[in-house]
Amino acid sequence: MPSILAYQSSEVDWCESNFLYSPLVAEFYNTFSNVTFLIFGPLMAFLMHSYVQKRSRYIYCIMALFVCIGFFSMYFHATLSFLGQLLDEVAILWMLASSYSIWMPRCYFPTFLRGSRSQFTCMILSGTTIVTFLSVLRPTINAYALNSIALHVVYMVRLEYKKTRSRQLRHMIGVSVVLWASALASWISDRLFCSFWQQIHFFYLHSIWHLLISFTFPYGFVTMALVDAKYEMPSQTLRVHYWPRDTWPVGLPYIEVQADDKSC
Ligand SMILES: CCCCCCCC/C=C\CCCCCCCC(=O)N[C@@H](CO)[C@H](O)/C=C/CCCCCCCCCCCCC
Ligand SMILES: [Ca+2]
Ligand SMILES: [Zn+2]
Repeated sequence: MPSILAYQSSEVDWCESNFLYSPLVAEFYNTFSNVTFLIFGPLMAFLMHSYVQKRSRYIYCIMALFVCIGFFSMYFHATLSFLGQLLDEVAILWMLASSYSIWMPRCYFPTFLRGSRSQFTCMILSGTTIVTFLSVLRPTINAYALNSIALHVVYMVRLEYKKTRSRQLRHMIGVSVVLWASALASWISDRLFCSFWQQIHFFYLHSIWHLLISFTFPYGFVTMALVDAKYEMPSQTLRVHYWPRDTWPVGLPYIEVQADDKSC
């Protein structure tokens, strides 16, 4: 039985040809396209400082897990090892679990929890611990299961889109969903139509997924922060800005909590 650390011990092999540029790196573009994860995680932690201070410092865990995903995904594509695949998938699972625990609006909690966020968090974290152990049983279905969690997030933000009249929130939801849908289309296309892409020598769809899904992160993050703030921080005014400049045609969104001018 091959070691779980061995090169190509994973059952999954992406469309990009292996070992084209180096005997150490199995999929070159798929490995290095993860660099945006390593940049956006710390950058968002810096930009969202005022929001995190007001809401919860646990939000830094989401950013830290996002950076872990970047490292594990690089390791996975460089080696195509079973361990790399599991680390990548388990980090995604825990990042989604932390996001659910912190941001899921109480109105979507199961009724028996009666709106208790601490009980909801216990339920999500115990479920995630069990699923983490189960994930070794059928590793090939893990990625599909993770993508179906995204469908639930999209369903929930669609309900919030219908409820809100805020143009700022509607714009964020629109951009996040378009980015996520384009990312998912690239992921599925790389998985299902690889023989076609190989015929035309275009092996980059999974790298494009990495880039698009890493840009979805700041937009999805700001979307969830705005949705959550409507319920949990109703007295605060949140403003969306773009890094590096609000006036540039493209940029990364972030939130600034406006200072309370109220003094006695
Ligand atoms: C109430 C919860 C709100 C959660 C919002 C969180 C927004 C998170 C945005 C992005 C997460 C990025 C995770 C990307 C992982 C990339 C690593 C990777 O490529 N792994 C592959 C192997 O290399 C693996 O096959 C991929 C598996 C599927 C990953 C599924 C990710 C789900 C992303 C959920 C995005 C929801 C966006 C909703 C927008 C409104
Ligand atoms: Ca490959
Ligand atoms: Zn990948």
